[in-house]
Amino acid sequence: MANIVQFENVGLRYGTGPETLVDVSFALTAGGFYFLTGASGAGKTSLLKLLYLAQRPTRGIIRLFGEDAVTLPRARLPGFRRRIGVVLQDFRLIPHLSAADNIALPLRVSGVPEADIETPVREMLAWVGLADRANSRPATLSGGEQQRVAIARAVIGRPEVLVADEPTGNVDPTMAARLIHLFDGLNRLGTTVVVATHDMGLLSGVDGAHLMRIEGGRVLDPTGSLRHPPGRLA
Ligand SMILES: Nc1ncnc2c1ncn2[C@@H]1O[C@H](COP(=O)(O)OP(=O)(O)OP(=O)(O)O)[C@@H](O)[C@H]1O
Repeated sequence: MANIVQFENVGLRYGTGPETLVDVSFALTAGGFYFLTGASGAGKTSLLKLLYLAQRPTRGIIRLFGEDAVTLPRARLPGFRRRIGVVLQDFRLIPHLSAADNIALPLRVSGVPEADIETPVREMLAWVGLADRANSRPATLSGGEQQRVAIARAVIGRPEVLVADEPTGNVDPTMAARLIHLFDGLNRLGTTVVVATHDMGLLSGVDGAHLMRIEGGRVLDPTGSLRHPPGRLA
């Protein structure tokens, strides 16, 4: 399988401080499921920001979809970003829009005709189990429901990579397992999934997921340890 993401000796420094990410090298295979774990402050969010092109590295090489993402001309960034779905812990839903309109947003931004929006939005709502909450505004939804709207919004554009930063941080264990089940289903359809989490319990929810650990800005096991059977680190 081809590498969909490749980092080579990547460093990231905020301002004049020490490097937050140090010599980070790893490759993600297309179609893989990866958990990124590490203590608070280890650099998980920073690494994901590089991955979803919200931040440029201070040094090193990042290749995405076989192309150099660091020197990518600005004009090509939106096209690249559309190929990456992002789910964040704090949902980032638009408060005055309904669940359906939040989910429809990426399609509207990309100029998809209105006639072609209703069906995929309805399918997404059903997929995340919120068919009956289409017209609800975020404030009237529970944390788990809001997170499912955010997941539907992240994947409605059929991204090749889904990046999730602590997606289960604000939900109870039952809902966390349900969210991981959604990610697993997406992964089975071919999407490469990267989930940063403190919650090692989530790992048992995905058979064959890779585990990447980050400590003090360094990735400890760049190839990821394959878990097999579930519940045990190989
Ligand atoms: N925009 C920024 N400017 C300066 N320093 C930052 C910035 N963002 C993160 N940092 C610092 O970089 C380090 C790594 O932060 P990061 O958020 O990547 O870690 P994390 O592993 O995701 O932590 P958590 O699990 O608590 O979210 C921390 O020391 C943090 O203070």
